[in-house]
Amino acid sequence: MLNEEKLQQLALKLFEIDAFKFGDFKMKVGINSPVYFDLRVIVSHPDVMDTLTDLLNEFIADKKLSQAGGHLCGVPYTALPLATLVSIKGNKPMLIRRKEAKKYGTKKLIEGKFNADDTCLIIEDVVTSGSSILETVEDLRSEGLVVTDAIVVVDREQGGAKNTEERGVRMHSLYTLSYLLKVLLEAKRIEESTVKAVAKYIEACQIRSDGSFMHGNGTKVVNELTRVGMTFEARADLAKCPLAKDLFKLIATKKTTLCLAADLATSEEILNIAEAAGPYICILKTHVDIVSDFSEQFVRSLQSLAKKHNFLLLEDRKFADIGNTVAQQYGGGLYRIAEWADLVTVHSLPGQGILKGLKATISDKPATLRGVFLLAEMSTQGALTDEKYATATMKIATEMESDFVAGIVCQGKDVVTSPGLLQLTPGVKLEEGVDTLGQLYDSPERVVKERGADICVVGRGILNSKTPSEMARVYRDRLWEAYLERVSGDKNGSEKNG
Ligand SMILES: O=c1ccn([C@@H]2O[C@H](COP(=O)(O)O)[C@@H](O)[C@H]2O)c(=O)[nH]1
Repeated sequence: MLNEEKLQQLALKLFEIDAFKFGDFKMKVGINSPVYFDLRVIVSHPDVMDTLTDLLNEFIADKKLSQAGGHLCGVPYTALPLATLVSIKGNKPMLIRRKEAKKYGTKKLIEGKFNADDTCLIIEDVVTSGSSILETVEDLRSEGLVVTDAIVVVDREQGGAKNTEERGVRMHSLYTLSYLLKVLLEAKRIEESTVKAVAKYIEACQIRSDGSFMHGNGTKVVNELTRVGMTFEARADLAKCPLAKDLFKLIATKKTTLCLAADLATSEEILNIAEAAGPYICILKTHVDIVSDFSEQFVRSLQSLAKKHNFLLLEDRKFADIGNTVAQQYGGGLYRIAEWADLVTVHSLPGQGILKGLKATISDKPATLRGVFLLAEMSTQGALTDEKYATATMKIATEMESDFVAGIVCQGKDVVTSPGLLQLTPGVKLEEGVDTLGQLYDSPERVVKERGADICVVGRGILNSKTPSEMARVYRDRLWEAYLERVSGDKNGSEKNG
């Protein structure tokens, strides 16, 4: 019998290293899925590879699939390193299937030494319809090998087992998606609503052996885990960055998504606006290099107002240099930003090194929660941030230092695909339009419902008002109302699952 505790620990570890995640993912089969597996990441975690290999070998022995003289073959390419380790640790000979036969030399489809009628056990990482397993089976069988069984790490339970069975291959899965959901729920890593949404989706979306979809009971395939359709409470569970988790909760309890851009020239003006607008905001955003009388005392006063009114401090520094330089800019200089700003903004332009540099600055203060917002798009006319740039930024946010990235600064609803990340959107004003220097503005309702903003940045819309405190309340109310309409799928808002 497999060690249940080891299985559960590995399931939690796989979730932790992003080998699977929940959200809204475009699948190659053309529909969106609320769960996404990418077991390619495990090669960067030798401890995970090691444990998984041991479990697979135990599983093979348990299922009595270890025939004498039998071979192993991993489905190319993700399962190849796994099959190699299982072969070495379990002392079973391996075969390699080429995806295309060599155009020169032996033109072999299958590499390795075997005889016709030898048996071969398939190893695969994740199975949806089972088509990749069946392609490999076909090639092995065409060389005379006997294939009757396949071992898979995860079965998404969308028809793979039935489809392979129809072609004479029994599928044995170490994990089913339902089992993974159960383990995560019990460990309080996800909410009941996530489990229900995924289960509903899987039931409604089964794939036949010919690749066509079969929607259970004729129901429409709906992904309820789209970021813009989910509540902040539910999304808190999916955040990988601890500070983002806290921010989601702060927003949900304080009922505000307003970030005030305190672009003012003196510390007194900033402290006054922080006191006046404090009850209505979730974040106060600064540009400290604007402040003419910056001092440590100013920072301490700002921090105590943040505590009093329960908001976070975001320094909109827009770091954009190499890792070594930003590390010094973040921790040192006149402003010592890392010491007081909960959050900072960062350009993704230099690549992942910038996150590593910033993170290195706070690595000696593990108890201090810090996070960043990565800039994917800007709010100005003629901004050079195009779709490709935004997509690449999102990739950095989800694949690198994800415990440090709280969200994305962007303008459009389709950039932030992961519900665990927050969309921060500047360019918000009651009157839509453009300023004399190309800053573009949209109304609170449009920014939230059509552009998918979670947190909205408002500067001059509040600062230039005769009654900034009252105006902050107006923005807070309109933004919150728009958010409520968005998650309830109100007809006046955008489509809930659009
Ligand atoms: O794309 C971006 C990124 C950041 N900002 C900042 O937001 C505020 C907007 O102030 P308003 O007075 O509401 O225009 C400001 O601090 C910018 O530096 C942005 O506008 N666009």
